[in-house]
Amino acid sequence: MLLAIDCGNTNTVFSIWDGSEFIATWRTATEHQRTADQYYVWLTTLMKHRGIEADITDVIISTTVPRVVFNLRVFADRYFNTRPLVVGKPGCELPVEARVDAGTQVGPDRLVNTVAGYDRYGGDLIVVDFGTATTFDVVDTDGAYIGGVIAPGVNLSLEALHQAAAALPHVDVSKPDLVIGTNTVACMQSGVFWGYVGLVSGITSRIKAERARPMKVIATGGLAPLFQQGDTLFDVFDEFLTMHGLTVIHDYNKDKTLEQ
Ligand SMILES: Nc1ncnc2c1ncn2[C@@H]1O[C@H](COP(=O)(O)OP(=O)(O)OP(=O)(O)O)[C@@H](O)[C@H]1O
Ligand SMILES: CC(C)(CO)[C@@H](O)C(=O)NCCC(=O)O
Ligand SMILES: [K+]
Repeated sequence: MLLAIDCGNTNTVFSIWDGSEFIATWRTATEHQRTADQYYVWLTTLMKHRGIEADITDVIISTTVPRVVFNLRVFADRYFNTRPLVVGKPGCELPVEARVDAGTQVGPDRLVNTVAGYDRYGGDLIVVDFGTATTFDVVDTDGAYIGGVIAPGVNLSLEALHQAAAALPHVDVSKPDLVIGTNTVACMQSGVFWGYVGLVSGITSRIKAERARPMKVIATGGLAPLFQQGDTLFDVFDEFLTMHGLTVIHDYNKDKTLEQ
């Protein structure tokens, strides 16, 4: 079985893929100090709790935090006796190369979202991922990542308001019915929620105009469903898009190895 690890700047998601479905998914805060042994204790405790006895033979990792790679490699090697595929590193090939400025290191999560989006929905896509940052990945007709947009994440924006302004409290994101807030919290929620609705619809329509063609908008990330209620911002919400991309990249590299 495959252990797929999607490590973002805030959270890391572990999922076990049995070849046809994800049998379990767990989430933990991203901490680069965590050792291979700590990952193992954490994971096996959760597996036991769910009564899962998975024989993990393969590991694939996508991480936007370079410092976690070392310990995750040791984890795969020591406990599963396998060399992990690491997206963006040598030894892990992608079906289609990104077409960007020379020297650009595209975030592995964006490359994975691109592969997943193309596999599921075909070309001419805008993939919007609501993570630590809100990213827009533009996928060409042939499935290549050709650029996009990086905006501050929703939670990051709320946190920045709280950090920078003495009178603004910590607030969780939610959908206000009215735009005009009549108290501080409602004003902040409106600014972030309706601000993001405007951001997403503005950016996606500008991208479509720049490309001069119809494009599908695919949304992923924990906060996407909240924004789906805001307007008709997306054509599809796909909760497991990034995880799906990891399985596609794993299969692609397995097939390559078999061909050799
Ligand atoms: N299954 C879920 N149910 C409810 N809320 C969720 C769920 N998954 C994520 N969230 C919320 O949405 C936020 C965004 O989650 P997501 O995994 O998309 O990105 P993140 O973990 O914040 O960022 P990154 O991937 O960059 O680390 C999370 O911080 C969490 O508060
Ligand atoms: C933008 C983030 C932080 C989103 O997770 C990540 O994809 C990243 O670190 N990207 C590197 C820069 C780029 O994608 O162009
Ligand atoms: K993510």
